[in-house]
Amino acid sequence: MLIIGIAGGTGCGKTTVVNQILNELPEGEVGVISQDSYYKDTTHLSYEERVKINFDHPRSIDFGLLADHLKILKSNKPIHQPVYSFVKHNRTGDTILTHPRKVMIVEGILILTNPDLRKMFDIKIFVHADTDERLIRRLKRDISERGRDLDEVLTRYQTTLKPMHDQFIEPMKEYADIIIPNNKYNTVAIDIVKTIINEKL
Ligand SMILES: Nc1ncnc2c1ncn2[C@@H]1O[C@H](COP(=O)(O)OP(=O)(O)O)[C@@H](O)[C@H]1O
Ligand SMILES: O=c1ccn([C@@H]2O[C@H](COP(=O)(O)O)[C@@H](O)[C@H]2O)c(=O)[nH]1
Repeated sequence: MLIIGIAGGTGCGKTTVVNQILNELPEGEVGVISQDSYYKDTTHLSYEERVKINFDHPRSIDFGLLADHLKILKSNKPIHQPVYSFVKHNRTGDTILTHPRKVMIVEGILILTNPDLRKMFDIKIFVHADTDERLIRRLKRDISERGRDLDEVLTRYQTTLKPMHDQFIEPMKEYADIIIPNNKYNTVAIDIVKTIINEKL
């Protein structure tokens, strides 16, 4: 199994890059795990308490469970990937049966901050988009898809997103094997990653 880690700040285009990679590759050969599924379960908290969580700090992620799941997949067994709701700021309680594939992609803002995970990735990719571009994308996406308003996105950006990005996410470029510039759609970089994956299939 080839495990590819794809990191980068919020709005840089990780999900879009993953979908572009999957597009045209043989169905059922490449699997995806999202770090978002591994936000810690906060059912014991009220919604008002959950909203205050710093979701851009590594401690918000259950990296132990994520690493365990990757190990299980590597041993050719399926896992039950938790389903996360950005609207509720919590796991839904549902899971998705995720089967091992020849290539597994793990994507998320903080996945390269965890040394155990880093060791498990055969290829580490960092998707870069400029800060202003990421903020614009995040604003549009969170308002249209995640039930936020302008004020909420901007307040979270100033109080946690930007400081956490500068402290934890941007320095992870150092560990990347490949950095994909993604201010514009980058079909050349996507084709290169697809070629690497096709060699494995
Ligand atoms: N290269 C790009 N140029 C313009 N918009 C993009 C680009 N990549 C992604 N987007 C858009 O930006 C938003 C955030 O992208 P997404 O892939 O969800 O980012 P991430 O998963 O890194 O948070 C989405 O609405 C997506 O359509
Ligand atoms: O309950 C939550 C959990 C996370 N977030 C924000 O999501 C992004 C990470 O997702 P991307 O798809 O990579 O943008 C992170 O910056 C968190 O702030 C949230 O709003 N609510």
